[in-house]
Amino acid sequence: MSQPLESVHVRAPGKINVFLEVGQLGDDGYHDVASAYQAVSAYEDLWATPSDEITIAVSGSVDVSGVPRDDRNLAVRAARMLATEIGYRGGVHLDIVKGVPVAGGMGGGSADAAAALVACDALWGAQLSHAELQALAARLGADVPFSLLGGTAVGTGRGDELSPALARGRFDWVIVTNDHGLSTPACYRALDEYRERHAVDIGPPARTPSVDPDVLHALRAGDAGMLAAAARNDLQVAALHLRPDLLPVLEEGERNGALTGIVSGSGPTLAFLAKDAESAIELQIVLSASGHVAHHVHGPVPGARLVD
Ligand SMILES: C[C@](O)(CO)[C@H](O)COP(=O)(O)OP(=O)(O)OC[C@H]1O[C@@H](n2ccc(N)nc2=O)[C@H](O)[C@@H]1O
Ligand SMILES: Nc1ncnc2c1ncn2[C@@H]1O[C@H](COP(=O)(O)OP(=O)(O)OP(=O)(O)O)[C@@H](O)[C@H]1O
Repeated sequence: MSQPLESVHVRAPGKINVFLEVGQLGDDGYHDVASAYQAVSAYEDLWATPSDEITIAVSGSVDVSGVPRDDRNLAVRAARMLATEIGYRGGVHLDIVKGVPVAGGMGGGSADAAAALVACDALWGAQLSHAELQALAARLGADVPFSLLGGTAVGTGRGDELSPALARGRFDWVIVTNDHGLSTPACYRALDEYRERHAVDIGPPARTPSVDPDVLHALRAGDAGMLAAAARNDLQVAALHLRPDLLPVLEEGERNGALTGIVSGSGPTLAFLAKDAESAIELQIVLSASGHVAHHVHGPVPGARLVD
């Protein structure tokens, strides 16, 4: 163990699944998936300071009223898990400033968990390896390992078995957030129900989900047009079934210059891919003017890391 620090600041990104194929439901209650993740510039900032207990404060530029402040909070669970793992008996105060929409399908809670792991590891001088932190992350949730890794990556299994993917340049997105979150398990359940109802027409889900090679090619080439043509999210049909009000917004974005619009993860955040930064700013202005909460973000950006 190294010398403990006074206070640390960690920043962790939200994500967009530029591709998500959902396979079958396993006995563990999880679906086999294959996803191409991109970390984007909507961030969670976390400050960790020494304390006797594990405590948390949450604020932010997004509505944080739905965020638990107790042991259900993923960041608190992450800190507790790390303390148990390394036999640390003290505590930590976590001060989180959220910039990723809550229950929005962009992995905000997962980013907090990843940030808490990195922060407590540094604050408590634990010096765990990247692989050790990744193993703890996977126990916290399917999206947590990607928030630690960041950049662009392919996730298989539950989405937590990661391999970094090559990506050139930058992709500009406009995200449209929503006042009412969607539950991730409810979205997966709605997909299973949809598939059962339409089994004759759509056939069984993939046995071994995989990322479309065109997506990987587009990411490698830094080609937004090519990525737009290949982007796909199997949860979109379920999210739109649960929230039909999202469909006209998707159409509005595409009518106003987006190369494509997709539901982000389990929704209800919508992600519109723009040709470049200028087009993204124009789209953000148009969507804001018609009453939506729209932000311009870009990716890929790094995973959870110490600031300073
Ligand atoms: C929709 C995505 O955000 C796409 O990246 C993820 O698949 C969800 O990741 P997450 O929120 O970190 O998910 P977890 O907290 O691990 O799981 C919440 C619930 O989502 C469902 N779940 C999640 C991941 C997965 N591969 N299959 C699932 O069916 C399960 O019902 C699970 O109990
Ligand atoms: N630190 C946290 N921040 C936000 N929500 C949290 C946190 N810890 C636990 N939660 C709970 O998790 C639920 C989902 O939160 P989150 O913002 O991570 O959703 P999400 O972005 O849709 O997740 P994902 O994209 O990983 O499926 C919230 O409704 C809340 O009850």
